[in-house]
Amino acid sequence: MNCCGIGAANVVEPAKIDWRLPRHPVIKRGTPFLLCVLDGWGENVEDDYNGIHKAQIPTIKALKNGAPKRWRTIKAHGTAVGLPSDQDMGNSEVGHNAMGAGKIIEQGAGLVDTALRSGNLYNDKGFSYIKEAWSNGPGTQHFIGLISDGGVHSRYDQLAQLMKGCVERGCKKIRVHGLTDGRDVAEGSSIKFFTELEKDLEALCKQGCDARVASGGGRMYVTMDRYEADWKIVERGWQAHVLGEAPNKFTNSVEAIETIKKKNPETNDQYLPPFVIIDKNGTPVGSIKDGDAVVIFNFRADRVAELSKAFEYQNFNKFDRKRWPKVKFAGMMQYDGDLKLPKHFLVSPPLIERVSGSYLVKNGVRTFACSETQKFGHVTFFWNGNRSGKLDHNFETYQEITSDLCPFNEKPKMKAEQIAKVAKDAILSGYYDYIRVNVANGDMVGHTGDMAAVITACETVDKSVKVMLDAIEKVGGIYMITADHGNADDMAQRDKKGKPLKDSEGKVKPLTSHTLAPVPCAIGGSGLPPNVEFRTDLPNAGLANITSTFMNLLGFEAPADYEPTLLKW
Ligand SMILES: O=C(O)[C@H](O)COP(=O)(O)O
Ligand SMILES: [Mn+2]
Ligand SMILES: [Mn+2]
Repeated sequence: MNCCGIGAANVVEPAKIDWRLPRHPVIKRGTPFLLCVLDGWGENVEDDYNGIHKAQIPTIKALKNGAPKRWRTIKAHGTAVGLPSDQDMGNSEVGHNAMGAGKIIEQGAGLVDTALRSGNLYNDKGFSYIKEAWSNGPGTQHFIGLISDGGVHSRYDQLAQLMKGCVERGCKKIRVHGLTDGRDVAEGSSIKFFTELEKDLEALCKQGCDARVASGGGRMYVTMDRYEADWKIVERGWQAHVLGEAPNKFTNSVEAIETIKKKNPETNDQYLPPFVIIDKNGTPVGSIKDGDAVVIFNFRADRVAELSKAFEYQNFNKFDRKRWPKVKFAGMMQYDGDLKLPKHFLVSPPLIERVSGSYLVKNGVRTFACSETQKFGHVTFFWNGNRSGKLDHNFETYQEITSDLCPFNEKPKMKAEQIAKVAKDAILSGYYDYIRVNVANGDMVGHTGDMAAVITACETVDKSVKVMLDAIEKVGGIYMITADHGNADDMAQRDKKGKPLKDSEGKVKPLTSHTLAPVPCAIGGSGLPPNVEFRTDLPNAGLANITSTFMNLLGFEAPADYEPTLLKW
């Protein structure tokens, strides 16, 4: 299965590109090369709240301490990966895009900001399309997405601006289907964000627009599945947002979140059960009907591609939609360039062209990419510039290992051992030049905020890395171990001075989000000529510099317009 569950397609690139890569002067082409991305593994202050520091990780420590000229850190957040500011933490999409493409690309968050600021969003065809529903007809404008200021999948301030823009242009009825976060922002912060949302909707009501929250739920339990890990999540969302059906019914979203949590103190923002807002007669205030307009306001693709298909595809068999309303549907962006999904969108996505994978397959590099479901699309779809198909069926093998379906602190080993085994087999097969894997544990377990589980996760990652490095050693290969952003490296919320925050019982408040930390990058292997090491003149290098570096390690010079290599020889 490819990441988005639809048949793979070869990517069409503009004609007249010279795809030939010159050979590297000292690194031999054809030496087996392992590129291992440790998801959510930052290089951070070594204190008691650094899950990586607290774990026993002899293999990864030896990379740092054993070969100082072949170990360094690189930037993985903010402007280094195309985000609007250096206060923005990195994330998998922007990190894998940068590593796959070799360039710093202005990402969705910034593109939406610019389109809203300039007003261009309202002049484009995507907005005209959805507007037809309420300027020429009685349709309601629905918005579905993640309500927080995390800046990874969405930003609430962008939704607020967009709603205002709609009202200024004559929209008379808005319904918001909001998902609680607690993963890119602190657990419990949903109350703050939904209070702000309710207040903003009230202000729009005063301007003559009937604006309300209609449904909601926790992002990990309702709507925002990814890579087809569990369609039930999307089905719950469909039922709440479209059909107006959920076991929990309330008249206000803040009351909904508070009451559900009070009844079940075990639940949290990420896993909040679905709820529907009803009027005084018990009727849902905003189920989605024929003639309405629906916008998903998340800019990031992976966790809204499935819902987009449910809205857009006539032939759809992932769950019983019961009712498939004929709506004007648009994404904040187009989420999949291969599938053209969705057809209508408000802001054009970043154009990510001539990615490293396209060059490598055209130069005959046999590639094996593998991860477990939760990160499978990261090393394929994101890596290839948000395209769901393979770049070349003859030169690429993609293997997905099915992830468990549970909060990952319950199974912190995840599928790391299986990924390592599959990668080892691919390395020892002698067939592949380039083995690319993502090991998910640091990130997925980091997001649970459970320190004990994070320690197990990191120790499992270390053992898995050892299995892969041993295989590389056996075949005289080369490796690069790096990461896409921080997460497990800080498990405590902190005050401005960096002191951990405590709750009313004196317990440290867990940090479930990514961090701003740089990430490690280690190279080595007996296939690497002895004089190759990291240069010292690029102290501010970021993830986009990785690309030229690994193209060198594969025996090629990188394209001239890629960010410079980190190597000297
Ligand atoms: O979608 C998620 O799980 C988080 O919002 C971001 O994590 P990722 O960027 O590591 O996937
Ligand atoms: Mn990640
Ligand atoms: Mn993450």
